Amino acid sequence: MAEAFDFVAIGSGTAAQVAVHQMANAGKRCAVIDYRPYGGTCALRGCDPKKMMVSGEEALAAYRRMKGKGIKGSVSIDWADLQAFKRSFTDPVPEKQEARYERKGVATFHGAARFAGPDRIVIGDRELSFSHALIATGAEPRPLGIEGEELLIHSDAFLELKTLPDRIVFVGGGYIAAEFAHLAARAGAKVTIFQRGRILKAFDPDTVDWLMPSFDDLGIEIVDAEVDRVTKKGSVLTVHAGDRRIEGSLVVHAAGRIPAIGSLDLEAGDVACDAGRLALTAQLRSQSNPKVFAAGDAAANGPPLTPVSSNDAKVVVENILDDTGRTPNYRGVPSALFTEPPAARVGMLESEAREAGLDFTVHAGSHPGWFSARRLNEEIYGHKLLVENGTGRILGAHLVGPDADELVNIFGLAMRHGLNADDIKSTMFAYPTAASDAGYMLG
Ligand SMILES: Cc1cc2nc3c(=O)[nH]c(=O)nc-3n(C[C@H](O)[C@H](O)[C@H](O)COP(=O)(O)OP(=O)(O)OC[C@H]3O[C@@H](n4cnc5c(N)ncnc54)[C@H](O)[C@@H]3O)c2cc1C
Ligand SMILES: NC(=O)c1ccc[n+]([C@@H]2O[C@H](COP(=O)([O-])OP(=O)(O)OC[C@H]3O[C@@H](n4cnc5c(N)ncnc54)[C@H](O)[C@@H]3O)[C@@H](O)[C@H]2O)c1
Repeated sequence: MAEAFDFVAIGSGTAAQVAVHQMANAGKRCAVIDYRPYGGTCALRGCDPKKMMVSGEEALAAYRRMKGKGIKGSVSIDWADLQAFKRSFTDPVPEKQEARYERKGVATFHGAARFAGPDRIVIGDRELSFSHALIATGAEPRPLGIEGEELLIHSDAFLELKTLPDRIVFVGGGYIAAEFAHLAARAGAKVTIFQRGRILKAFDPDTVDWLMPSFDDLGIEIVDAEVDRVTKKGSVLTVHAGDRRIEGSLVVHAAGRIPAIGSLDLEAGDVACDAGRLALTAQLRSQSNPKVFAAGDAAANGPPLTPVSSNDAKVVVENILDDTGRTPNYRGVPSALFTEPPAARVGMLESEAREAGLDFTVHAGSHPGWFSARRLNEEIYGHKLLVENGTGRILGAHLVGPDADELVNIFGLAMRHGLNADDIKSTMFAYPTAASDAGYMLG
């Protein structure tokens, strides 16, 4: 006999949490299911643990910049201690989250969920029926389809490493490779990144060029090639890309992620897919089963970022509770790359704005002499802002250097809420802060 629920979420990450709590607050009988400890990628295997560890990197980078400028002595990263610091945040997450669900009367299930009918989900020998369900199963590493694929570890395992291997090779050169390469190299590992074509393709090419000296300083080798094979002899792994071969003690998958929907038996749930993605309406509802919605990385509707998962979930809840027809608005969603120094972007790339035929002015430059960089003895500080002629609308902001990850939010706020370049220029920001550079960047 199936247990009946108004709302069942598959997954316990950001998207599921936001949706389940809002549905429970509205008095609905809810269930949440995960086969891993509760908390999802961001809190347990992504953003948060990564940034806990980046804190160690930031401290060491600050020391290196200021050495001989009033700072002396020797400083290094103790990987095991940094891991323990990270775990002081991550370890309590699952228990805290379960307790919060319990307080709200949400039923919690542990195990892999799959559809058993258009209004049925099973977890082992338990069967749940639902009025509405949310697929919030996140993303998983994209299968590479190469020999030796099983020899690679994924980002989850990298963030759990008890000791730091001496020689690490990353397959792929996007967000994960750049962030982890900086962390590992600063902690003492020799790092190589294999990326076919340009590294950090999601970012403005000029800001990436300005960032590159930080990779060089850390001795990170970047190889422009497509990995086609990984082999193992004893404890040595060899990464092959055509004629190129690099040996390492660890090889990490950093070659992109895809929606984790393969094991859900979507056919049984009458949930249609199109080219490996869920076929969804603009309101994030399954095109084939109106009882089922999706959000976050599993929906792959917006960029695969935590704030998008949360926003998607709110859109779904509104559509279930009030049938408002609301669709997600991804305008002005910023994204930061937590290298040291960081880089960030929001809005269009220059190439995208040109392809769209927009009439705009580019305000760009590398300014290591500006006070925000000078006071930190940081050589990397640059911006590229795209401002529409006539309206002053910010079309895109691309930043690199200290506090780029914070400053980008000002441009995101402007883009989302219709503030233009003059509004930013006429705002008095606290001085001296990165925000107080925003007006100067706009010329
Ligand atoms: C290493 C890394 C670093 C990142 N850093 C950032 C960052 O700095 N900033 C940022 O904005 N984004 C970052 N991201 C992306 C961000 O983590 C994701 O966009 C976000 O966590 C997605 O949330 P979600 O709720 O959609 O899915 P998830 O949080 O991935 O939750 C999905 C859950 O579903 C469970 N699940 C899957 N299948 C089933 C099943 N069949 N049955 C039961 N449970 C199932 C999984 O175990 C998982 O817990 C990072 C990602 C990674 C991998
Ligand atoms: N700071 C953040 O916000 C953050 C951090 C980490 C991850 N994420 C999210 O997670 C997602 C996945 O991150 P990611 O770094 O795995 O993916 P990514 O899409 O950023 O980069 C993957 C790169 O790997 C390359 N590649 C693929 N196969 C290859 C091969 N065989 N050989 C050489 N290169 C190959 C691709 O060309 C691509 O440039 C991102 O899209 C991002 O949204 C975000």
